[in-house]
Amino acid sequence: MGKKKGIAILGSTGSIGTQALEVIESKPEHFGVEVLTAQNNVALLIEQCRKFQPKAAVIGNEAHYPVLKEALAGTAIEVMAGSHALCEVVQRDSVDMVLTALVGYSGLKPTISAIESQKDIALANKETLVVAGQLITSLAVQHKVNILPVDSEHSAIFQCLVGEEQNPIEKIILTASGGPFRGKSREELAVVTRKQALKHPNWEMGAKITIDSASLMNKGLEVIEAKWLFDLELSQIEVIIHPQSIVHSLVQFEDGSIKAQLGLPDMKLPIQYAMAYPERLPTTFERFNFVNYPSLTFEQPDRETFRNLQLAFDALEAGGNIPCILNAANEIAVARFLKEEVGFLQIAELNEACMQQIQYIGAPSYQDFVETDKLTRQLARDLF
Ligand SMILES: NC(=O)C1=CN([C@@H]2O[C@H](COP(=O)(O)OP(=O)(O)OC[C@H]3O[C@@H](n4cnc5c(N)ncnc54)[C@H](OP(=O)(O)O)[C@@H]3O)[C@@H](O)[C@H]2O)C=CC1
Ligand SMILES: CC(=O)[C@@H](O)[C@H](O)COP(=O)(O)O
Ligand SMILES: [Mn+2]
Repeated sequence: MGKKKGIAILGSTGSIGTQALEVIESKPEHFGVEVLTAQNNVALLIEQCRKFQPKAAVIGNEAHYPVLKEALAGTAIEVMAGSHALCEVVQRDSVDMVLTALVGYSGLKPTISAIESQKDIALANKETLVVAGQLITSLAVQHKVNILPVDSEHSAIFQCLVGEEQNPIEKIILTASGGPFRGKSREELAVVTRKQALKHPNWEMGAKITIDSASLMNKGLEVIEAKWLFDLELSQIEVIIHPQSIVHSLVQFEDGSIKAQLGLPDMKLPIQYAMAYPERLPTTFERFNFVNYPSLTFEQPDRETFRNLQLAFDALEAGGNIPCILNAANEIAVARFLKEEVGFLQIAELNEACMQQIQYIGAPSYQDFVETDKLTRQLARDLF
């Protein structure tokens, strides 16, 4: 075993962040907590800081700074606030790896900052690669940084590829649970509620990704994420519905052989794998037993009814700033659905309208992404 790895967790109060802390707590000889960050949940951040004693804590929403500062007074923890502080903390010498467990576009800037200071990335925040996959992957090459996937499907593919460095991929097959509305018609989807959409059949996750799973946007985002992580053409990416979420994804090689990674749905495994790579550390996670799953089933996704999946393939094909537009529109559409301002079907309608109306940029710079994100959000707030 080498030196203990210093981890910065961006978004430590969320679903991925809290599970990452469970992993770290179970492996104190392997991992140390260097930085914790949250946006609004200052109470949980304080609790986590008292327990894990990081070197620094950041609260994104500056209004909560006084509470955090006072609660941690007398400790050695440096307390900071604001989104700019995220970019600063990831650059510290004691940080070896940054786990991007924050949600949405907010992950882009701190991820760039971490890569520029040569920190390995354990990437949960798929939106960063959706928005700016080309920019992020080229920066990672330039700075010799590893991007280790945390997303369960991409972790599965990554695990299937270990030892296959010489062998080209013919295609990958991303599995999708189908979400709570699998098999429903457009008429049925028109009347589904927020509460129904927030009930994922297999995974407990944050609200945004749970709605994305219900609309198949999550799988669309994962198609784009896979393109950049594994350097694939669009034609090499397939999606299949697998309602049990046991086969986490598959890779087909040029001899026709298919490798898959299987396991019970538990994000702690991919989180730990990304943090410990290339080691597989022993765990006591519940083991998968085939006898309990006599039927693992697969079906074609319905891209007409679940239009977001088709929109993601279209965005990837169009390239440029279109995936950035899709991401921004979807973040606003999901937030508006959660506030019950728009219905479930309007999510994809809003996304498509933004893709059609925001100006296309073929080779966007970082500043173009910032501008595209801003303009799209304004439009998506005003439509419908
Ligand atoms: N949950 C899962 O199982 C999986 C998640 N992912 C991806 O991981 C990422 C995190 O998902 P999940 O953990 O479910 O999300 P959650 O909503 O549970 O957690 C999000 C975290 O990010 C923080 N946060 C929210 N908004 C901002 C912001 N504007 N700036 C900085 N920090 C912010 C939150 O702080 P606060 O709590 O204070 O609001 C919280 O700590 C997403 O990109 C998701 O797609 C990928 C695969 C599986
Ligand atoms: C756990 C994880 O990686 C999620 O992205 C999950 O895959 C969502 O499930 P869906 O397959 O329903 O999108
Ligand atoms: Mn996933």
